[in-house]
Amino acid sequence: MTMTYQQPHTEASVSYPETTAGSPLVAGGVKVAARDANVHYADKHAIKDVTLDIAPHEVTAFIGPSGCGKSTFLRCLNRMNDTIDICRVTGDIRLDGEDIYDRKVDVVQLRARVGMVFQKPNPFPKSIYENVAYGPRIHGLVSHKDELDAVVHGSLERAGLLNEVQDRLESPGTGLSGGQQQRLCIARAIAVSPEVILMDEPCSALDPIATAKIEELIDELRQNYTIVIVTHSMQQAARVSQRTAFFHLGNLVEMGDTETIFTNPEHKLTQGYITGRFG
Ligand SMILES: Nc1ncnc2c1ncn2[C@@H]1O[C@H](COP(=O)(O)OP(=O)(O)OP(=O)(O)O)[C@@H](O)[C@H]1O
Repeated sequence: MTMTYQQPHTEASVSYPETTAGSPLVAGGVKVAARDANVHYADKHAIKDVTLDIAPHEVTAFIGPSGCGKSTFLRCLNRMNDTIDICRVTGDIRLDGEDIYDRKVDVVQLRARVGMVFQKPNPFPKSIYENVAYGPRIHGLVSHKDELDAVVHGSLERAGLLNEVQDRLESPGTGLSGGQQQRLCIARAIAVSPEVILMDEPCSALDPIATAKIEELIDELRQNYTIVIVTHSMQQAARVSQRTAFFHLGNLVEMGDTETIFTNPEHKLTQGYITGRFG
């Protein structure tokens, strides 16, 4: 297969690999599988025939220039795009082999299984305790207060926040620092026992110390969860992920283990991006 490599990279100037990486991950298994996923926002074709697999208990990073479709594709994985009227998703996306776009799928349950942490920390305007308790309560995961207390404490602990907040659980979540708020949002996602956590640039609003804490946390969380992270920081992708997918103009150019993508990518476009030749 041939690639032309010119700048600027307009769609006409680039030919993409015929199969967009992501051959089945037989060894480690597959948690999420996408086949020929396409996303349109009205006439705008934002994701083009993307096929990839996400392995369980790994961190998968989505990288690529601004507007290449990373967040759009991420949002396909828990049907967050359903909330955008003009957005149409086609193709096949499966969680543990189940078609998540099947009519029978309860989207609220799906989003509990596939939780999301956003770019800007967005705690509810409620207490720290209530931010975490809300999900387990509405999903009926606990039957009495002791159980709820245990879930709240356990989730805050896993999110690395308990020590900092245990004496002020009734204070507003919005009163925490940015990094603490992001860890509170992670605790909130964890509280409903998700299997997959999607993170859309979770550190972009944080300082380097708060970022380091979240990166450490991501590494710990992968023991129990499958994590997919969109990041603009190649250093972050290299630090936290085991597998990296590089997107360009809505196409998945290449996906592979992170070390290979950063040291010996297969495609010139990937190389151009990771070496800072375009972005
Ligand atoms: N709600 C929307 N309505 C219309 N077009 C959208 C919408 N969201 C995204 N798009 C378009 O889809 C394309 C992909 O956007 P997306 O935000 O997924 O890219 P991205 O790679 O995550 O970008 P960034 O790194 O800047 O966040 C862009 O052309 C964008 O303008």
